[in-house]
Parts: sequence; structure tokens; C-alpha cells
Amino acid sequence: MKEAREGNQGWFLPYFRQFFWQFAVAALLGTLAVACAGALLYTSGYLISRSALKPENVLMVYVPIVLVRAFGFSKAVIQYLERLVGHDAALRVLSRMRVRLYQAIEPQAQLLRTRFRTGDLLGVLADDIEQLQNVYLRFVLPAVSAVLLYGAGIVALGRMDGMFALLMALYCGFLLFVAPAVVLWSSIAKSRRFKQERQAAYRELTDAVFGMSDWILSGRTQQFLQLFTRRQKSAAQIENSIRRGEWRVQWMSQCAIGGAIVLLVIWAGGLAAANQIPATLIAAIGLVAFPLMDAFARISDAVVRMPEYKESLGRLREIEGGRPASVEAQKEKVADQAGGSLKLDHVHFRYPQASGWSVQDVSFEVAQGGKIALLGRSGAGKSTILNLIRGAIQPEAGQVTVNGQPVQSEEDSACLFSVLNQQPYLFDTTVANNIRLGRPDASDEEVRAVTAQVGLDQLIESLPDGYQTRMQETGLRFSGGERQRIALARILLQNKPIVLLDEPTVGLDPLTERDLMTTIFRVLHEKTLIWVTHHLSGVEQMDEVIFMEQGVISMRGTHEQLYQDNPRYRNLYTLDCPLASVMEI
Ligand SMILES: Nc1ncnc2c1ncn2[C@@H]1O[C@H](COP(=O)(O)OP(=O)(O)OP(=O)(O)O)[C@@H](O)[C@H]1O
Repeated sequence: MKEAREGNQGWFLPYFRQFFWQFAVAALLGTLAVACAGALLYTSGYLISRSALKPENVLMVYVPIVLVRAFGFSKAVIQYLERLVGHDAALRVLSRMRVRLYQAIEPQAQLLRTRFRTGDLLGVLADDIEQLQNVYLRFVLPAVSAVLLYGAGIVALGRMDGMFALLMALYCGFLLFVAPAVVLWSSIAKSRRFKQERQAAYRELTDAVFGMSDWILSGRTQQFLQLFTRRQKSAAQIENSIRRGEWRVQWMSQCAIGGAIVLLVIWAGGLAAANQIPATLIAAIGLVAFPLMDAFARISDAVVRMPEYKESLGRLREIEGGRPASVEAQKEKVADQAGGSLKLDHVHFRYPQASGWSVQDVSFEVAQGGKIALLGRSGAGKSTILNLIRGAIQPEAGQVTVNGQPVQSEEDSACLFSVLNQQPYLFDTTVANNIRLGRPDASDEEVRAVTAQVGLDQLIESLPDGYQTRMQETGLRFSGGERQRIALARILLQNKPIVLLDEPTVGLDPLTERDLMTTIFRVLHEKTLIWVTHHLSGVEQMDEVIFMEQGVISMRGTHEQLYQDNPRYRNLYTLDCPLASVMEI
């Protein structure tokens, strides 16, 4: 519940509320620390002026001496306490934010890879959360202290001289409110451009690292280096411009502080001339402005970073936006979708940069346990259909539904589909663990049972350590067919209602291919099957055979129908399976 509430209200307010009192104490301590610094300079100014008049006795300046010591000491202690309380609260917020970010990322790790490039994700993990703690420490706390000091200072001045208090209220108000707004406005555009350039550089670097050998082999290393250097230079120029802006702000703030001090000294001089205050207070009043004005000017410095904080917040919200509502909701969904009926209803899909449809007006329906073969030349749209079924891409028109529910994302469909593709990967761990990848909590008996089902039990038991043999120690490399059988055993452990077979027999000799397909059809006979293949051998076992051509269905029907009525199909089948066709005749 608490988590859901945090999710609804963003990444800032919930934590601010949770640690309100700690932040309030830190802000008060910060205000007190600046007030002590002001009092220290005030008493110091008075002490210097008074001492310059050669007091008859040291006791005449004893009180200001004690006060200078007391304020100097208290300023250090209060500042220390303020840092302690403020950083303690900010670090607690940081740790909660990290847990929340992890909880948002973990369930959608697979999906995130389709929504963010790796470089972006690294940037998110490294920067964003850390950035947010600075919102509290560098902006919120100093801003609250500055506003409190501003109010107290103007009230104090107002008791002495209403007109001058009004003048200083406008002057300091400009420094405290108007200048930061102007700085914020001017830094937003620059920051956005800088982030875009830097992220593009991250992405290009990430791509280049993954495809390094291709860059080198194609002899384009220099081209990549030039491109990357250009991108870096452009980002560096924008960053320099932002830094120059910051220096300009600091320089103008210092000028404004100087101006305020001159104004105060002139005003105090006027009061002294009118005998309203002793002349020894002129320096004291001038000096007191230093720490106060410094606290006001700090807000403009902090505001320069606001666009970065905003962007970090936006990205965190975007990541969290993809999180499933809750694990429980996900489980309920799985329970609801236990069946395996599938329907494609007038589905159209076009890749972003492509001119034509990759899949156009495709409709078919498979009941629970039904079996469909998808055939077609390379580029006909078969893989695109599989991706549409899995929810990895969304149709531009039409709908893909499983058990009557639209498939909205790969994450949604993870509980429904298993995929057997061309090259299952075997990890560098034991044989049992490689099979258990399908369901990590499967018992040894379950692992043995599925291994026997796929016909690998004897081979594995003959290995030196049986199921505990590590992959690289097997002494033999599993053949293509055996790898597919291990992947099939994983699928049996997963026990999902729909299995997508994406040309699992590519590269196998015809005999191994036939054996593997026989095993697949035997062990998966209860499952809904969508089988993408280039061969017609085995299609007799399918309920429907669908041929794709340039994204549209060009031929469809049961094997028997097509064989009887369609000379083209008969021709293809005869070419692909000469023996089978002779036997059928
Ligand atoms: N990411 C992409 N961007 C643009 N066009 C794409 C993309 N992926 C595929 N296509 C195009 O979509 C069409 C269908 O491709 P698809 O990969 O679905 O074909 P296929 O039948 O699975 O081919 P193969 O048997 O070679 O895997 C092709 O014209 C292909 O060029």
C-alpha cells in the first residue's frame, strides 16, 4: 500500500513528508547557523570599531569579546548538527529510493531492454537517484533557510527604518526570487541539449562496444573515433557554456552582495550622522550582510541544477511507469490466462522506418491445444508475426488476443509463452542447472522426468558426474539436436500453454530433424503450437498450414485439403518430402 502511494505521488513529496521533521530541524539549524555567522561578524565589526577607539579598559570590550567567541563556537557546532541531521535524512531517503528503483526494474528487466538502450539504463542507475538527494541538500534546505532569514532580516530592518527595509526587501527579493527564476529559465534549454548529446554519446559507445569486432573488421575504426570525438566535443561545448553561465551567476551574485553592503554602510552612516546609532555600529551593520546575502545568492547556484533534477525525475517515473501493478495482480493474470487459445484479428504491422507493411491483414485462430505451421520465404513476415503474438511489438491495426485478452507487452505474455528458437544457449554451469533454467524451483525428480521425456536421460547419466557435470567438463560438445532437446526439457518444466517454435531444426541433418520434430510433437501434444518452418516435413501433424508472402497470407488450409486441392502445395510438398508423398500416393 505504502509503495503504491509513493508510486502515485512521485519521487519527491512522499519522502519529504516521511522525513518532514528531520528536514524541518535541518532547515532551522541551517537558519540558525547563518544567523550565528551574521551575529559573529556583527560583534566582530563592533569589536574592531570599538577597539580602534582605544577603550580605557579591556573590560569595556569584554562582552563583545565573549560574544565573538560564543558565536564563532556556536556557528561551527550548529553547522555540524545541521549537516548531520540533513545528510542523515537525505541518505535515508536515498536508500529508500534505491530499493524502490530496484523493485521497479527487477520485474521488468526483460521489457526494459526493449524500452531503453543499455547506455541509458547505466545513466539512470548511476546518476538519477544520487541527483535527487541533492534536491534536498542543495536546494530545499538552503531555500527554506534563506526565506526564513529574509523574513527575519526585513522585519528587523523594518523596526529601525520602514523605507530602507522596503528597499532592501526589493533588492534581496530580486536576489532570492527573481535571479534564480531567470537562471532557471536560461539553463533549461542548455541542460536539455547537453543531456541529449551525452546520451547519444553513451548509446553510440555502447553500440560500438557490443559491435567492436565489426567496426574493426570493416576498417571503420577511424570513422567511429571521429564520430565519437565530435559528439564528445559538442557535449563538452554545451557543458562549458553551462559552467560559464554558472560563473556569470556567481560573479553577478558577488556584485549584488557588494552592492547590498555598500547600501547598508551608507544607510548606517546616515543613521550615525543623525546620532540614531553609535558610529561603532556602521562596520558591524555592513559586515552582517555578508553571510546573509551569501545564503540568498546560494539559491541561484542551486537552481542551475534544477533541469538535471527534473530530467532524472522524469526518467525514474518512466521506468516506474512500466512496472506491473503488483506481483499479486500479475499472478491473478496468469491464473486467468491459463488457457492457450490465440487469435489474430486483421493484424497490420509496419516497422518504424519501413515504407510498406511487414504484416498486412493477417487473421487466424488457434484453439487451446491447436497447432499451426507458418511457412514462407525469408522476409515474408513470419518472425514479425511471432513478435506480435509475444507482445514484443504492437499491431498498428487489428488485435492479437490470448484467451480473449489483448497481449499488450512481452511482460504480459511471459506467463503464456515458451519459445524454442534456432540456437538455445547452454550456460557454463551443471547440466541439471541448465535444464532447471525453465523453472528454478524444479526438484531433481522433475528434472530427470523431463530429461527422460526428451530422450536425453541415457546420454546425461553416462556423463562423468551425471546431471552435476559442468557444461565445459562434459568432454563432448552437445550436438545441435541435443541442445534443442535440453531447451525442450526447459520448456516442459516451464509448462506454459503456448509454445512458439521458431525454426528449431535449422542446421540439423534431415534424420536428426525428423527425430527432434517427432519428440517435439510427442511431448508438446497438449500445448498450443505455432511452428515457424521452412520445411514441409512434419506439417501433416498440424491443424492448419499457413503460407506467408510479403506480409500477407497467400495460401492456407489443412495439409490434406491443400495436398488435394492445391497443385502448388502438392508440388512443394513433393519436393520437400519425396518419400512421404510417395507413401501418401
Ligand atoms: N527491425 C526491422 N526494421 C525494419 N524492417 C524490418 C525489421 N525486421 C524485419 N523487417 C522487415 O519486415 C519484413 C518481414 O521480416 P521478418 O523478419 O518477419 O521475415 P521472416 O519471414 O521471419 O524472415 P526469416 O525467415 O528470414 O526470418 C521483411 O521485409 C524485413 O525486411
